[in-house]
Amino acid sequence: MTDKPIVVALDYDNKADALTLIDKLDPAMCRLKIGKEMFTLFGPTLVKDIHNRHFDLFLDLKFHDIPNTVAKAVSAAADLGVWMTNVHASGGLAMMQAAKNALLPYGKEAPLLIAVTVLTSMSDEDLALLGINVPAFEHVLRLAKLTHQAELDGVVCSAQEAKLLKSTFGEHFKLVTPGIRPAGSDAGDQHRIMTPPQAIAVGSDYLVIGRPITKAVDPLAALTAIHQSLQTQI
Ligand SMILES: O=c1ccn([C@@H]2O[C@H](COP(=O)(O)O)[C@@H](O)[C@H]2O)c(=O)[nH]1
Repeated sequence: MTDKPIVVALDYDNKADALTLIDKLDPAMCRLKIGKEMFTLFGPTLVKDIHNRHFDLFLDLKFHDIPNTVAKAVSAAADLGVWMTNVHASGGLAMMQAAKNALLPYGKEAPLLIAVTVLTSMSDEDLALLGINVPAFEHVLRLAKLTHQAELDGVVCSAQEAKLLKSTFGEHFKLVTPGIRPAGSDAGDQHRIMTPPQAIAVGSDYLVIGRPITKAVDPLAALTAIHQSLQTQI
C-alpha cells in the first residue's frame, strides 16, 4: 500500500470551516485536496495556508482546454508548489503531452500530473447519453492508454477499474480513486463506488474521500476510522 493513501477532499464554501478541520488533522495521516470551489473562492492564498500546515496538496482543477492553455495552467500550478495536479484525458494526447512538457523545467520539484478518465459520478447510461456506447471501464481503459502514452504519472478513475488498470500499466502508473464510500455511507452523486479497504485491495494508490469525512458529525473520528480500516492491509 502507498504511504499515506488517504486524500481528504475539502469541498467547503467557507475557509474558516476548512482550516478548523485541517488544524485537527495530522499531515502524517493524510494528504489534502482542493478543487474548483475552494480555489475559485480563496485562490493561491489558501494553497499557502495549507502548505504552511505541512500538508501535501492535490490541486484538482481538471484542466480541459487547448494544449497551449493547459500547458500554462499546469505550469502555474507547479509554481504554487502543489504535490499533484490534473487535466482531463479527454482533452487529447497533444494536450496531455503539452502539459507534461510544461513541467519539464521543474525537474524533481514538478507536481505529479495525472489525467481524469471517466468521472466517478458517471454510469454507463450517462456515457451513452454522450454517444459513448461502451461500458465505463472500456472508456476508462481507452483514456488511460492515452494518458500512459503521454507519459503522465497516472489517472483518476474509480476503484472499480483499478485492478484492470494496474494489470495493464503496472505498479508505477498511479491510480487516484474518488467515489470512495465506507460501508453504509451515502453514495450521494457518486455512481462507481467502493469501500476504502476494497479499493486498496484492488490496487488504488490514493483514495480521495470528501463527504464521508467532511460531513461527518466528527470528521476526525471518521478519518481515523477509515485510516484504521486500512492498517490491516499494510
Ligand atoms: O472522477 C472524479 C474526479 C474527481 N472527484 C472529486 O473527488 C471528490 C469526491 O468527494 P466525495 O465527497 O467523497 O464524493 C470531489 O472533490 C470531486 O470533485 C470525483 O468525485 N470524481
